[in-house]
Amino acid sequence: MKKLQEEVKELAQGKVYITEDDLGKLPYLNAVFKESLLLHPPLPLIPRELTQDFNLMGTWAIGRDPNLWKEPEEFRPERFLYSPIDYNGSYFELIPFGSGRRGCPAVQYSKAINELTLANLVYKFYLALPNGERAENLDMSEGSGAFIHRLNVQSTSCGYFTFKIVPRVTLFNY
Ligand code: HEM
Repeated sequence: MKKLQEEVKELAQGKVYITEDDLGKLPYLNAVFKESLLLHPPLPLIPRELTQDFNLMGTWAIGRDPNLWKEPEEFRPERFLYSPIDYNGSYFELIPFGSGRRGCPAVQYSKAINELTLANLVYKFYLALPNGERAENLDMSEGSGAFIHRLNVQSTSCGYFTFKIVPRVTLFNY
């Protein structure tokens, strides 16, 4: 978090918002986004009918495969800093948006929206766990479903989507 905030603050130099033009100049932010997609692919369940039998591991299992990734259970964005691996569908070890003709058409849009949101969030706020709680103790178990979500958090339904409230994360304006 600290490293990410430092990168964003250094680039921003006090300007009001991080804008789309800044995104290409934030390599650590880009690595954080990739690492999040690697460990927690948001759409693990896209049904596809295969034309022949195939033993598919799934994006979640690929991201945790120790034959592909060093310390796959650790959140380590640094693994992407000097790596050509991208999520554009040509590196099969990182395919959170799928690959090929039926791959997600919104890769670039999602990249811009997610990176922009994250950049401005860490630029404007300090995020911390209360009462000195450690991130390692946070229960990151995932629930199954069309969209990935944390299993053990308070939840409330709002229309079609289920929003998850993470009550123990506090935001401090600074
Ligand atoms: C982080 C955000 C997103 C992720 C991780 C994601 C992931 C995926 C994945 C894994 C697939 C299936 C690819 C395959 O089977 O090979 C897919 C398909 C698709 N996505 Fe996304 N997606 C995201 C955001 C979006 C957004 C914002 C839109 C629309 C604005 C979108 C539109 C679509 C469509 C239309 C398909 C179906 C493509 C087809 O079947 O030909 N996605 N996405």
